[in-house]
Amino acid sequence: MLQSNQRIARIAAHINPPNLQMVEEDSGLERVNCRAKGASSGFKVAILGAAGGIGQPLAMLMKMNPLVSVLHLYDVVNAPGVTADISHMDTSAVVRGFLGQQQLEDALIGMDLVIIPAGVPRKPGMTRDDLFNINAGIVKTICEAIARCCPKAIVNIISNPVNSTVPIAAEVFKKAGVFDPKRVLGVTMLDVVRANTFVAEIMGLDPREVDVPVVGGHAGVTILPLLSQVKPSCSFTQKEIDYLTDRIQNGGTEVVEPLARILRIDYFADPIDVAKAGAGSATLSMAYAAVKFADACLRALRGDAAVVHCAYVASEVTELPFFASKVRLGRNGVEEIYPLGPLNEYERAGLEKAKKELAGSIQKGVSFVRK
Ligand SMILES: NC(=O)c1ccc[n+]([C@@H]2O[C@H](COP(=O)([O-])OP(=O)(O)OC[C@H]3O[C@@H](n4cnc5c(N)ncnc54)[C@H](O)[C@@H]3O)[C@@H](O)[C@H]2O)c1
Ligand SMILES: O=C(O)C[C@H](O)C(=O)O
Repeated sequence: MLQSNQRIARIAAHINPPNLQMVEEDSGLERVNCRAKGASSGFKVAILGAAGGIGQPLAMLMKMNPLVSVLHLYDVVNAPGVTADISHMDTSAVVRGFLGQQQLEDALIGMDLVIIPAGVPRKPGMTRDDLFNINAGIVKTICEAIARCCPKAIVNIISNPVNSTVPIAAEVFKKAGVFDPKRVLGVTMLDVVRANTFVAEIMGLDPREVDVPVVGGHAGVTILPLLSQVKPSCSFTQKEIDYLTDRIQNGGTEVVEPLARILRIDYFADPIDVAKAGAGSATLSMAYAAVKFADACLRALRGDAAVVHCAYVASEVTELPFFASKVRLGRNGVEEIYPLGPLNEYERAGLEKAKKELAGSIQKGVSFVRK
């Protein structure tokens, strides 16, 4: 129970702009909203880019996660409004907002998990690599702050191009002397989520029961679904394999732009209506996928066994320094990286294409930090 002076201070703080306001430390009071009941145990999570298309639904879903005790929402714009909004949800996680680069370090101190959807999304006609020029610098600055403030945090990188932003993060951490390959994870969960959905659709299965390993990276041909390893075991025709591979590899583009390709999907009357056509890329399915992955990281941090998901990580599974494959998560992040398993001829050919493109994207990220 709060003392009366503490209650009065809370009310006063709410009359001023909420959530970004510090109340005097020496009066024994705390930052607004930092003492909700039930918030004492659990993990501290920061979302950087929290006011964006992904950030907002991601913040909402993380506020609903009982494993989260403290939720820090950081952005360079609109963080106060999003924080005020989310903070009214009657779940136990305590929400604090942080606006602008001068508050970046405060947002990061003490965090167990940092999720990064900060940066610009694609517009029609762009590849993810076209985002490099803007997003590389954003991810670099954020990771430099993580290295200073919470070098032991698990870092989930969503900002594109993931194939390059993860190597950028790794280089920044190496430079700062804090790189732990177990703790830096590129989020490729949306590829798995899409693959599960599309396979379930054509096989008439419940998507929740389908598990498609998707390996490689997160852009075009680097997204390699291993349809020979789908669980439950499925047998596809070559036409189905071509359709599924193409759709999984181009799922992001399906959201970004109106393509003639979408005409083949019979449940859309007008393909123009289905794409965002300049208003951004996947946000809601990405927030869902990001929360699925973040929740897995938190369950692993708690000590749950057998938490296995695909992620793009520093890896020795191929000759490349980074690769997405199934990993087992534990208290320290990535505890084990699984080999790709038996591939058929189609997948072996796909793997060669994926590696060729990935090598260039990795090098581009590394050079950006080393230059
Ligand atoms: N990994 C994936 O599977 C996946 C899926 C979808 C989108 N993405 C990527 O996620 C990123 C965000 O997408 P979105 O749709 O949310 O974009 P958005 O433009 O809606 O939101 C991005 C947010 O980042 C903020 N931001 C910009 N610079 C920042 C900085 N320096 N520090 C903190 N925040 C900053 C913006 O203010 C904005 O609120 C894009 O790069 C997009 O390509 C990745
Ligand atoms: O396609 C994009 O640009 C966003 C994201 O990488 C996606 O796969 O939806």
